[in-house]
Amino acid sequence: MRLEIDYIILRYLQMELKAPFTTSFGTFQTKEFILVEAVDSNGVSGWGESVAFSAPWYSEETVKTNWHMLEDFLIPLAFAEPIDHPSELSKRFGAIRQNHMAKAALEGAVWDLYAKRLGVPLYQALGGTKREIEVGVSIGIQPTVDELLRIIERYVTQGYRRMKVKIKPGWDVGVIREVRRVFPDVPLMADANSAYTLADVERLKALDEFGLMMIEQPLAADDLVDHAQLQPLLKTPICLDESIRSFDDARKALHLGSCRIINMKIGRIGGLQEAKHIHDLCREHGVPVWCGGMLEAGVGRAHNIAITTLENFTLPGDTAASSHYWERDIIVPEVEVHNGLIRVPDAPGIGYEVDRRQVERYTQFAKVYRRSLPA
Ligand SMILES: O=C(O)CCC(=O)c1ccccc1C(=O)O
Ligand SMILES: [Mg+2]
Repeated sequence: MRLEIDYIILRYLQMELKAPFTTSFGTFQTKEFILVEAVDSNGVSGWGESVAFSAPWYSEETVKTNWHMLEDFLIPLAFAEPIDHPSELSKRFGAIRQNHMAKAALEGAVWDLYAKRLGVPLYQALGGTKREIEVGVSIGIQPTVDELLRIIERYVTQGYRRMKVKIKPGWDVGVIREVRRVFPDVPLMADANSAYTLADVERLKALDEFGLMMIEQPLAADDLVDHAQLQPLLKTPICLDESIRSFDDARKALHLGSCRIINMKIGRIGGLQEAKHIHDLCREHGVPVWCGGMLEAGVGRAHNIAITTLENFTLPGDTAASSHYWERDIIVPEVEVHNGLIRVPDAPGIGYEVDRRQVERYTQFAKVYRRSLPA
């Protein structure tokens, strides 16, 4: 399949979350992001979504750095030559250091385009097999423990397969103890978003008694070595999120014993090709993976669903229903969760229609980039 991209549209969207989402590093209320539409010489559109946030709290990338990278470096690389397979694009992007979320947004659009041109669903183009995927929900830090318990009650009733509670110093052992008292059997995990250091070992050890599925990213966002020191001191498996930015990070983490589980985020690691590669490595090592979330709108959510169909995604991900985040998502149908499961769509590409009217409503500005045609 030979793809010639004729033009690419970058749109800057703003969407209000239904409820503020608080992590150890800050609170999200308005989600700003870039939507990428890549249109080929047959007039077929492929869609990608950048997961970079407005501010560099989770990682150094932002909406503006992504726009800059896309406009000045990545889009020109996509136009430079025809693309026979999306993996070629991810190889081309290797000339640019880091900026993984920007790369993943454009690579994701090309994967969608590629699958549409082949007439197959994206999940099949990626080598996935699952027809439905299991999902959990990520719950931000709340004003009170009672509030948190009410929220968990609601998600348990809705059938979500596991609860992920955000923690930070002062909102950790006591909170998890209370959650466990009220919900002794619920599959439960905690995400610290790097709020601790090795000086907090005793505090982290105190979480061992609650039978958590895992503790996500307790230590620094760029660390592998301290996590390798921490893991043998804990019974609870460590899952790395922020620290895994590439195949090589995953390889080193497994070698050092920094974690026993990996949270896969397509944006953080630079795209679907790299995600497949890390997935295969983890499968060979018997290390389970699951798909993390970045409060995505529908396009990013659809990509997450597609990658989760690979066989070693054996733990429920963070890909909750569209209606969990948004009054109105940008895809039709919206992502629905029934009994903690999402049915993987069968239509070509990402499998959901992009709702152009909604996209229009949320778009603040847009810019079109055209391939310069040979004279
Ligand atoms: O529901 C979601 O999309 C996952 C939410 C989540 O946990 C999260 C949201 C924003 C930034 C980082 C994280 C994280 O997984 O650490
Ligand atoms: Mg996380």
